[in-house]
Amino acid sequence: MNSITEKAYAKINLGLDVIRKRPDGYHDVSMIMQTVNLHDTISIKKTKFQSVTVRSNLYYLPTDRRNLVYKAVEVFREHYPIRSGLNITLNKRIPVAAGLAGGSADAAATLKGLNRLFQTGLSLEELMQLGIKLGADVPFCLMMGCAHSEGIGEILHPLPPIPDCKILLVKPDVSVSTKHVYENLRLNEEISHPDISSMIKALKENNLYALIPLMENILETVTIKEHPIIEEIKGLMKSKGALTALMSGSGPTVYGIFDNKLKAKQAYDLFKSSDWGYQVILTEPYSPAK
Ligand SMILES: C[C@](O)(CO)[C@H](O)COP(=O)(O)OP(=O)(O)OC[C@H]1O[C@@H](n2ccc(N)nc2=O)[C@H](O)[C@@H]1O
Ligand SMILES: Nc1ncnc2c1ncn2[C@@H]1O[C@H](COP(=O)(O)OP(=O)(O)OP(=O)(O)O)[C@@H](O)[C@H]1O
Repeated sequence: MNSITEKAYAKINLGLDVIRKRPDGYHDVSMIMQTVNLHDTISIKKTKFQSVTVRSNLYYLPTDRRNLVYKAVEVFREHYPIRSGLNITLNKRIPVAAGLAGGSADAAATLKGLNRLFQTGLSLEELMQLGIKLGADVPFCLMMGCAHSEGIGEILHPLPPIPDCKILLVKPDVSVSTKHVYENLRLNEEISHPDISSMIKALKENNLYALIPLMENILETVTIKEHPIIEEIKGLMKSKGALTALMSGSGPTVYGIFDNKLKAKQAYDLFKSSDWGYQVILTEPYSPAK
């Protein structure tokens, strides 16, 4: 085998709670993650040289070791020396710095691709152990589907997926740093924590309508204060028929959940036709084949 192509899927957080700040500066979380049917594509080709080159369709993305694809190659190489060089082509469709784990998904797909290309035979668990070195969302991006995530994101318990629905993603043109959002979260007495246990129960019962009112993201308290446009998009989505609308991850992407395809398409058309400069994508949950 000389080359391989992998798909790198985006995620949304159906629920996101932060439990405590850890001595290492990271935070213990309790989150419900769901893969969505939106992916980047990564092609990895062996070359007879030693160098690794990454190319992407987005001129503004770094292609050196600041790119998570490049970093994933380095982490893989530290553990499993590979002699050939690599030409990697990254076709991005997941909005960048959006709260959709685009970079983490690319890192996960790169690890998977290298494991297949070089037939290193690593198990999913072993890949996940490499993945956590690259970012807190990478283990989930390797596992995919739906999961309850704890620790800093590396402890994963698989769950049944969110019941069939349409998911509208709207990313406003504002930039958010995940580090900044965590650093500015104030875990005081007044803050409302999502009821993650009840969300798990609703998912196990395949009950979309029990799940919807429970969906909350504690990081909204930081990002929405700085970018009120997020609250406006949530309001507009709900007024257009979304059962609920929530920020994903540290933001700024807002997603709306629809049980009605026509309403979802109408809301998509509204956001898309506006000149607000949003990135707008209509998608659905994605579960990998078993
Ligand atoms: C917001 C989420 O996307 C929700 O899924 C994740 O919790 C963040 O995952 P991620 O972007 O892969 O995170 P990383 O790249 O590992 O970390 C970025 C920064 O976020 C903060 N961070 C991240 C994860 C975590 N559990 N606690 C944190 O405090 C740290 O300051 C870190 O420097
Ligand atoms: N392959 C990549 N794809 C996207 N961004 C990348 C990649 N590699 C490095 N980056 C850098 O990482 C930063 C965050 O991008 P990313 O799209 O992963 O954010 P995100 O969707 O908010 O992630 P998360 O939801 O995990 O917090 C960007 O500023 C970008 O320059």
